[in-house]
Amino acid sequence: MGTCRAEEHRRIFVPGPIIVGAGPSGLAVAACLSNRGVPSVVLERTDCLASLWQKRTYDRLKLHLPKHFCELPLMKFPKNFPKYPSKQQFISYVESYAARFNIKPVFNKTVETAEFDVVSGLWNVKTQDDVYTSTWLVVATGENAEPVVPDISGLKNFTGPVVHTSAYKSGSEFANRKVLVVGCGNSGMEVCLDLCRYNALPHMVVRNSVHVLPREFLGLSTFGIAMTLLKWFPLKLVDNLLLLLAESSLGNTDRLGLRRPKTGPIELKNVTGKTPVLDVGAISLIQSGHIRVTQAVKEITRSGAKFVDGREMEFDSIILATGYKSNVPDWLKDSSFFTKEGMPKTPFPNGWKGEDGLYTVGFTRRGLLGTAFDAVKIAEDITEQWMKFNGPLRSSSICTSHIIHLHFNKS
Ligand SMILES: Cc1cc2nc3c(=O)[nH]c(=O)nc-3n(C[C@H](O)[C@H](O)[C@H](O)COP(=O)(O)OP(=O)(O)OC[C@H]3O[C@@H](n4cnc5c(N)ncnc54)[C@H](O)[C@@H]3O)c2cc1C
Ligand SMILES: NC(=O)C1=CN([C@@H]2O[C@H](COP(=O)(O)OP(=O)(O)OC[C@H]3O[C@@H](n4cnc5c(N)ncnc54)[C@H](OP(=O)(O)O)[C@@H]3O)[C@@H](O)[C@H]2O)C=CC1
Ligand SMILES: O=C(O)C(=O)Cc1c[nH]c2ccccc12
Repeated sequence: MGTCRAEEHRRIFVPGPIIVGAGPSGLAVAACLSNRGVPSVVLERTDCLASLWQKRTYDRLKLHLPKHFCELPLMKFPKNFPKYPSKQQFISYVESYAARFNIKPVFNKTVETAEFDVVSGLWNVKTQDDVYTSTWLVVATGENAEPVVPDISGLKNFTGPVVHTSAYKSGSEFANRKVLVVGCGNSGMEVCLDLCRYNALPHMVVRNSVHVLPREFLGLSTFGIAMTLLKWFPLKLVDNLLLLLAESSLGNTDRLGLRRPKTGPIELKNVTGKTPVLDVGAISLIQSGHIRVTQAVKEITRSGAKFVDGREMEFDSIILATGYKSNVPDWLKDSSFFTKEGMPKTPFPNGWKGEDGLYTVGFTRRGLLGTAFDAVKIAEDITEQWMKFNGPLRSSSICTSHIIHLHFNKS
């Protein structure tokens, strides 16, 4: 991989921006550009659109915010979709979206490096086969590009199956099994719920504090209530109201081993990115004892786990619900725009634009709502520059995968 010199790759000049990633964020930027008559090339490492949703999520996943908070720019969800669309419905929406804006990503192209060349003023984006060159680079590889697999003491000695939630599909293989689920974010909670539906015996590790809110309160989405209140009231007051609402709906979650952080749920999400759990049924299963809450793991043994409170238990399987991370530091070279964790240093709402034609979409810690915000801004900004060089173009006359092959010299 690293041994290939650029000359051995096909060099491809792209008149419009290069977008890395064909998830909702990359597609949203391509659509907004296409709508304004600006061509782009989308490079995607897998063989499909929205690969996170198609390949790395479990069967029972549904959007946990109402659909109008998860819409991409320029196209609404179908009217007949439920308030919380299923994973399959979301995928079909994304596929119709790409078709509507004639976005045809180049699949099976993993971006290995992207580097700005100060001499030419252009970005060189290298995949396993080609070097794409453009004035603009849009980073759309997502906050969830790679699973986080923590280095838990003794994990490699465990003799049973160990899977990350990104590889978990359903509890069907876990019937009557005792399963240790490490992590209590939305994935951990929902996997425990799914395991119960298949008569497995989940034990969920809670090593820290966590906010749990009901997904709905009196038939209204809690997230929607929060967004409405934020129009009139300060964040801290809204967070306190959400905590009252949570207490009246779920009871005192502290008693279940789920201590709440000192910072309120929305403030914590904004500041650290830690998403509150939106409960869709796990809490009542914890109350009924079907899901057991455990302390932090001290050590994994061949057949189970030792916990920090001194207890020891046997398990058949371990599921790591330990979250995800960005992969930008692995491939974007010399960028002072990103932290070492691969997130923009500039906070929302100004993290979408860097220097030298660099843009980022979908790194706002605000889900698809943040994606839509970034995508519109990026398309406006690039279109303005595009028009200076090219003059206005009609979108109907544009092919979105407009690329020029400069020379072929592949060994
Ligand atoms: C289980 C789960 C459920 C979620 N539910 C919601 C929800 O209900 N509402 C909400 O608002 N948000 C939700 N989110 C947040 C989620 O981040 C968004 O839904 C959305 O998928 C983000 O889109 P994205 O395009 O930024 O990233 P992704 O969907 O991750 O897409 C990034 C794409 O980039 C590709 N890629 C990565 N690296 C490279 C590379 N080096 N070269 C080429 N291609 C590359 C990936 O293969 C992928 O296709 C959820 C997240 C998870 C994990
Ligand atoms: N229905 C939906 O729409 C769903 C949405 N999502 C979204 O996907 C994103 C990712 O969620 P999720 O996969 O839950 O990841 P999160 O990052 O939200 O949660 C990870 C969990 O793993 C714990 N953890 C990490 N490392 C360790 C360790 N070494 N030992 C013990 N515990 C550990 C964390 O604890 P700690 O806090 O102590 O670090 C935390 O509880 C979120 O934005 C979430 O909202 C996920 C599932 C469903
Ligand atoms: O589901 C996710 O991961 C999201 O990021 C959606 C989301 C954005 N802001 C929030 C605040 C509270 C709960 C979920 C979200």
